Amino acid sequence: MSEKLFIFDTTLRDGEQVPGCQLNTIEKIEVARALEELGVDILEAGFPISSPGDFNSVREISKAVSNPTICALTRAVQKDIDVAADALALAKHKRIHTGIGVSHSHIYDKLKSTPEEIIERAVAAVKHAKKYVEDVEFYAEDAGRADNEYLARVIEAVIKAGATVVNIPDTTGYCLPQEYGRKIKYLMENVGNIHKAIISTHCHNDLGMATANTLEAVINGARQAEVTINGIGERAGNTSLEEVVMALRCHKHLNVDTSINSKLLTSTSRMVASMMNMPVQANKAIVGRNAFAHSSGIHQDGVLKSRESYEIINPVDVGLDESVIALTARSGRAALNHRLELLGFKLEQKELDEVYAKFLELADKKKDVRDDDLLYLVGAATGEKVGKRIKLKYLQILTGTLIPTATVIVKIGDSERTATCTGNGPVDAAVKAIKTLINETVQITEFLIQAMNKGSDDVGRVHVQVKCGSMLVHGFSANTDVVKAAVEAFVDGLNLLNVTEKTE
Ligand SMILES: CC(=O)SCCNC(=O)CCNC(=O)[C@H](O)C(C)(C)COP(=O)(O)OP(=O)(O)OC[C@H]1O[C@@H](n2cnc3c(N)ncnc32)[C@H](O)[C@@H]1OP(=O)(O)O
Ligand SMILES: CC(C)C(=O)C(=O)O
Repeated sequence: MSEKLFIFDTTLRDGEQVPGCQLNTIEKIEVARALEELGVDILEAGFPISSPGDFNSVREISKAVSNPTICALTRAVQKDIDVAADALALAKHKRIHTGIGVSHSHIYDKLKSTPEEIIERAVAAVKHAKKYVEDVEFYAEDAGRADNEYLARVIEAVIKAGATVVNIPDTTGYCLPQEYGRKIKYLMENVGNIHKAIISTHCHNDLGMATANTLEAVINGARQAEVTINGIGERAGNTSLEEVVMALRCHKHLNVDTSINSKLLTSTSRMVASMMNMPVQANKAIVGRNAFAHSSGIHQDGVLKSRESYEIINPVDVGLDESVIALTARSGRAALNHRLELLGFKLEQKELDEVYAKFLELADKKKDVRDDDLLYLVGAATGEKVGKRIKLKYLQILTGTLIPTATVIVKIGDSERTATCTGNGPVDAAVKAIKTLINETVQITEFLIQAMNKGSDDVGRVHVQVKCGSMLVHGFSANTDVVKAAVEAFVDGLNLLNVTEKTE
């Protein structure tokens, strides 16, 4: 049976400190409900003394959410604690989180104090908070840079004063994982009454080590982790909830687990990203857009044979339907065939080779190849297989500030013919040139160009309606070169009209 790691979520407090991430009370309640559903144990709802709005949010969240403990942050200042207690009054389970700086820089430069006075203020704050709530957490701010011997004295004193949880924050994100782990171990071994409290971690990501530091602390005895969704928080952010939860699920041998419903991680991440206007980077672990996307042929082939070859987490476990096989110029036949099969095509090896060659041509021009593109590629390949009588073999266009001029070589039946014409644009010039090579009088009566997806590298889809006497047909083509697509669509129409070659 695993030991429990309590998840203390501070998305609505440290996360909300990020410029641009502020939420109003209604939005905070919505996020708080999502966090409750996710299964967080403690929900830090705000810093009530900081503004009437934050006070109100903590009060409303206390009413709206009942499973997690609702926590409010304060300085080691009586008034802060009084206001926090008031904001938490209606919470079913409540905690006051108070504390003060303990590093040399915080004691002398920021607080203009002395180590002994800081211990006195810390103890007084905990005792004051204890008058309101049983559950009091003490944070030793900047513990990451504090002297371990002094830190141990502070922690011993606040536990004696009644702290039930002792938070050892790496406030500036300074520690290396082993260093932070050793700090926790030191406290475990040198604070006489440590077993009376839970040790909590609160790591910042200034050096990109927040998750590593948190896990090292857990390995050394911490049993609460302070985290945020998507790792948002002051400066470079906090430890990300999803990373800690999934790291523990992946490394079961650590024998520590959380109560988080991991299947809600993706939806919660998306909700927080959208409500807080903080998009998640594509390569973010667990919840980034590419966290379960495979784009190179060797990886795709491996994943299609056995998911575990390149995935340590089943995407279903974090709330996704499946991994993504993204088709790019680095993809191989296995990935292409997989996607085609999902689209309902079962190709012979020769056909697949043919579509693959065309796919590579397109993928070199276009960053990612979508299903629409594949439909076009398969259509183009199978179209040629049934053997069109009229084919555009060559197309050269001169355009710009010149008079648009097109030279075409068209294969009609067994012969190849060349023609050059000018026009009011490149398509007009090419269509006129082709018209000089056929017997029948044909007319384009409708012409439509559409982008398939978006971006200047997109495939353009062209539909033309071509009329010959009373016969009306529809030609189609698609290409990253829209002029080529237009001319090929016209040729497609000529095939359907079965036009004949003009004799010289
Ligand atoms: C590591 C963290 O604390 S993360 C939490 C950060 N969150 C916030 O800061 C919440 C938003 N803050 C606020 O709304 C305001 O800063 C308030 C209401 C807390 C205080 O506002 P003001 O009274 O105007 O003080 P101001 O912000 O200018 O300065 C902070 C004061 O608190 C003191 N202080 C800072 N931390 C602590 C602490 N943990 N315990 C006691 N005093 C502290 C500072 O030394 C400074 O005191 P001084 O004015 O005597 O030098
Ligand atoms: C208030 C404390 C826990 C904090 O946010 C920090 O030290 O970073």
